[in-house]
Amino acid sequence: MRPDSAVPTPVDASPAPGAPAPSPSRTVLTASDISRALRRVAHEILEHNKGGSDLVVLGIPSRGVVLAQRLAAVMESVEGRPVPVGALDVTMHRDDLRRQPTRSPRHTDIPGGGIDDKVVVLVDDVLYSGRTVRAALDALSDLGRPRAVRLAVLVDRGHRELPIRADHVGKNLPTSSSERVSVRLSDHDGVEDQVTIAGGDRP
Ligand SMILES: O=P(O)(O)OC[C@H]1O[C@H](OP(=O)(O)OP(=O)(O)O)[C@H](O)[C@@H]1O
Ligand SMILES: O=c1cc[nH]c(=O)[nH]1
Repeated sequence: MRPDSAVPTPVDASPAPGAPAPSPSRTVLTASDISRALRRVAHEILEHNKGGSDLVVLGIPSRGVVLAQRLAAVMESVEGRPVPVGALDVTMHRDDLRRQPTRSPRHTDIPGGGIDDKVVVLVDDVLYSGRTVRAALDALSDLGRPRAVRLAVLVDRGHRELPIRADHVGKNLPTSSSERVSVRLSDHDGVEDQVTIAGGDRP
């Protein structure tokens, strides 16, 4: 199904007696849409960087890491050599730690060559307020000094609260701030890849 022809799908769980009915969720990207978007983004990154040399692809946990690995795999197939890929935990650099003190730190895994003088591509599933990416930039600066930092996201849903933008976007998705975008990836969630939107005023 094309993302632009999103069809409403009912949420499967029935509400508890007396509870408000759950909002319907709509599928906006299917597995094949996601696969095509990631291939395009991988090609864009290689084109922009004039190849894979000096690239380090770092995913923001949790689903950003899965997406980073998929992007690096496509780049490797195009370039014929591995592109270093890893993970960057941003938890301790978040600006909402006092509001949500229960967040547990995730895994940081920087490839052997480090990030100094490299072009680091940060990868996340959703870009919304921009606060996670701001925290990622802070986390990166503890680890070294890249030559440049780029941002690739599967979905940009707008509503930025900081002056941050993505260099590579799988899908720009206009949303209302009361909606929630959910990304599900087979190798993380055990269900078919999909992006859905729930909530808001839309049917
Ligand atoms: O631009 P922002 O407003 O920061 O929102 C985007 C972030 O929100 C989600 O992470 P979340 O904190 O929900 O955790 P998750 O990765 O475990 O789903 C998503 O994975 C992004 O990392
Ligand atoms: O809708 C949203 C907002 C932030 N993070 C998400 O994963 N989805």
